Amino acid sequence: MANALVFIDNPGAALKKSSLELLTIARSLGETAVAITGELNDDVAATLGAYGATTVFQPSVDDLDQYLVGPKAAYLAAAVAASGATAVLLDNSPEGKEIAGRLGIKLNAGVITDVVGVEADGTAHKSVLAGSYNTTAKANTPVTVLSVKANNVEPAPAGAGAAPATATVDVPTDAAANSARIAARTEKPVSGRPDLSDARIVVAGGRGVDGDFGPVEELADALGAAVGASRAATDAGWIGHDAQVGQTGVTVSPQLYISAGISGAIQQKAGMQTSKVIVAINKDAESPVFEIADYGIIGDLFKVLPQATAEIKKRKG
Ligand SMILES: Cc1cc2nc3c(=O)[nH]c(=O)nc-3n(C[C@H](O)[C@H](O)[C@H](O)COP(=O)(O)OP(=O)(O)OC[C@H]3O[C@@H](n4cnc5c(N)ncnc54)[C@H](O)[C@@H]3O)c2cc1C
Repeated sequence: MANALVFIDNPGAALKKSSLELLTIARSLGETAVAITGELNDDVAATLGAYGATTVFQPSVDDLDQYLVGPKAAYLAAAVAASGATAVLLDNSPEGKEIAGRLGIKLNAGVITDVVGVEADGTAHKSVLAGSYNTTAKANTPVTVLSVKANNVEPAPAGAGAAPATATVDVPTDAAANSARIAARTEKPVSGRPDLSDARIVVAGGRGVDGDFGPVEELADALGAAVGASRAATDAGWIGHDAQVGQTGVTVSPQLYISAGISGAIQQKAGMQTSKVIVAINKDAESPVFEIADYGIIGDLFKVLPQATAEIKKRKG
């Protein structure tokens, strides 16, 4: 019987770092099973085995992606029953959190979101109040559902694990009955940059960029980083809303967050305050962003960022 079940939505050709992190946490809780949607290719199966997964579940139907999250929660509830898992781990994306909530209702299970660490007995640590505090929580239900923020553990394979067994889970026939069906999709343009939500480095710009994200993007590319933004910048239309970091945007927790021309309002801090190292560039020495910055540069971002980019390129050769 598995102790932990990791949900990986459409793993594609290779597992994302955030999925490897979930697998690493799951292994510390006990035997690990994985429930995926979509195709399982050989490389992904081998990686799942190397990270200690013993069983990979797949749904009996192949149209889950045609719906919003409802049927995925129904599938996952069936996978929990099939695996006997007592802990379910999902990513902390808006979709992951919605599935977690629906799963919690289906299983009458405690749900803990925004998790930044899990102990072997299932006790979770989560950051709250815009990252100002860390709390400790433990569900007192037989199954616990945890949505885990990216970049809080180092992914570690278990060694040369055997290929996991595969099994099919019957998705209840009424799973899609009351669900919204997706009528159309638009592919996001591929940027070549890492995903904002699980990037190790984020370079973010705010109103201070005054419409020109060029210096932010150039530094991001020199560092192999994702580009983020404040709501002031996304609302102004200088960059897409999917780049917004904060309370109503993406929550990030990278090793390094470089904030340029952002004042550090509470709603921005809510999405980035758990970053390991925060570097703030702002021309106003009184800006609140300096209260949470590990390193602060009082200066004009249009001078500071290009200097940083040039220096990084020089050192990289
Ligand atoms: C319900 C609600 C939800 C919200 N959700 C979010 C959210 O998810 N994310 C978010 O970011 N905000 C959010 N906001 C908005 C938030 O309150 C702030 O208004 C916003 O974060 C401000 O963005 P900013 O820091 O870029 O702009 P400003 O506060 O205007 O700051 C711009 C900064 O740039 C500096 N600057 C200007 N020029 C330069 C230069 N050349 N070089 C260096 N520094 C310069 C200035 O000194 C200033 O500190 C939300 C607000 C509400 C009410």
